[in-house]
Amino acid sequence: MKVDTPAPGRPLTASDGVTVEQVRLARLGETILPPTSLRAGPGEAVAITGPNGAGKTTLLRAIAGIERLDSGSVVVDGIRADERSAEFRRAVASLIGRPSTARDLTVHEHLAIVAMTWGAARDEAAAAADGVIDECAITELRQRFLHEVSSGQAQLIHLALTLVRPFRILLLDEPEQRLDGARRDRVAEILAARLHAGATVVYATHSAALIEALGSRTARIGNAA
Ligand SMILES: Nc1ncnc2c1ncn2[C@@H]1O[C@H](COP(=O)(O)OP(=O)(O)OP(=O)(O)O)[C@@H](O)[C@H]1O
Repeated sequence: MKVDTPAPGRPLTASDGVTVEQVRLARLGETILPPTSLRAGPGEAVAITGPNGAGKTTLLRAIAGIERLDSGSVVVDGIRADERSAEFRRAVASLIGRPSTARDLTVHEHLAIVAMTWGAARDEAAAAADGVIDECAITELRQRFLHEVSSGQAQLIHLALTLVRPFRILLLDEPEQRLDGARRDRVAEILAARLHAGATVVYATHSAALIEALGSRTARIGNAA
């Protein structure tokens, strides 16, 4: 299971995991994320909740280091969030929106290439790809192209693409989206296993069942129900 540990010999510190302090974003003269703080340590899940348009995806993008902050700070394992930092990218895997894929590569080939990108040798990468295919219960999709799957199947493949690489922090935008009940349960099991292995999981969700299954704390944005 691809959950990185801190550098060998380095004990966990209070800055491990995700620390968001009073982060605010404005675009086009409007506040799109009001000042928001959260803390999630190793092995902890925090669910970001709130109504449509509240800023959940924006907060995840800020934690992923792909948004300019208007104020506040995001620190991940002691590293200031910045997608241009190789050290930061090594720590953080995210599924926020649809990942880019290639038309002429199969599901297994996509997964193996991502694993190789993060340092796996060819045979290790093939095995890692098969491991996440098994974990996500998408064996029948192994040799499909990504234009040959349903929207729910695509969601599982995108999750597999996120899980096949090493990470300590996992950021997910509505991981339950487009999934039926059985597959939502499978995703909850997958995430519970990653938490158990020490990952920090921060995710936006509209699913009370997923929040309960993961024993997540919640960080709510906005006031509407
Ligand atoms: N690039 C942008 N420029 C201007 N406004 C934006 C931009 N991206 C998002 N917004 C606005 O920011 C606000 C927050 O959007 P965001 O996608 O973070 O909401 P959300 O809580 O994830 O919503 P949902 O539950 O519908 O996914 C919305 O009002 C949206 O219209």
